[in-house]
Amino acid sequence: TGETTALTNVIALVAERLSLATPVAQYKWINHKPITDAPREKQVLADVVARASSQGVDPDFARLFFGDQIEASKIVQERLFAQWHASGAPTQAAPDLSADIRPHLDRLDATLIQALARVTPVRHADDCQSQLAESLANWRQLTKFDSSESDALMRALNHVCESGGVPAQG
Ligand SMILES: O=C(O)C(=O)C[C@]1(C(=O)O)C=C[C@@H](O)C=C1
Repeated sequence: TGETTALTNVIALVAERLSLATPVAQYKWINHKPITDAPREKQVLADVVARASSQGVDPDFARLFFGDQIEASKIVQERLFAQWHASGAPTQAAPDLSADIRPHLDRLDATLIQALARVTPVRHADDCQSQLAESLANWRQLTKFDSSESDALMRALNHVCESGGVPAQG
């Protein structure tokens, strides 16, 4: 259905955003930066809230959704830091955070707002969570998503449905 297509589009973009947590973590590890950058988080949230209002997306939803994206990114980054502490640092060079990765995140966030506008009807539907689970199952079949990042992905999808996140077994 059109609704599951809209949901699958959000899932794919969320996974793409999450995949950028790896180069972000590499950059921070190599440059001895902390994972959390509170001013940057504020800026990301202010940008998406402003954009949401002009695109017909509920600004409160946008704030919740992108808060989840930031938390999900930190789940991945913290796991990588723990791995690197335990068994050695990555060897490949990271792209530059402010020149490369953040502009990429900004473009993805703009695309995500458009995708959120399209899920607004299904977000309020009684069966939103089961549709989300179905879309996720379909999407997983089409991709080779690293299942070790499942917890981060579930965190990222936590407020897509007004009624809650992906049901267990999703
Ligand atoms: O830009 C960064 O430094 C990131 O780690 C990405 C991100 C985000 O998801 O937008 C996540 C955590 C940081 O606190 C700030 C922003």
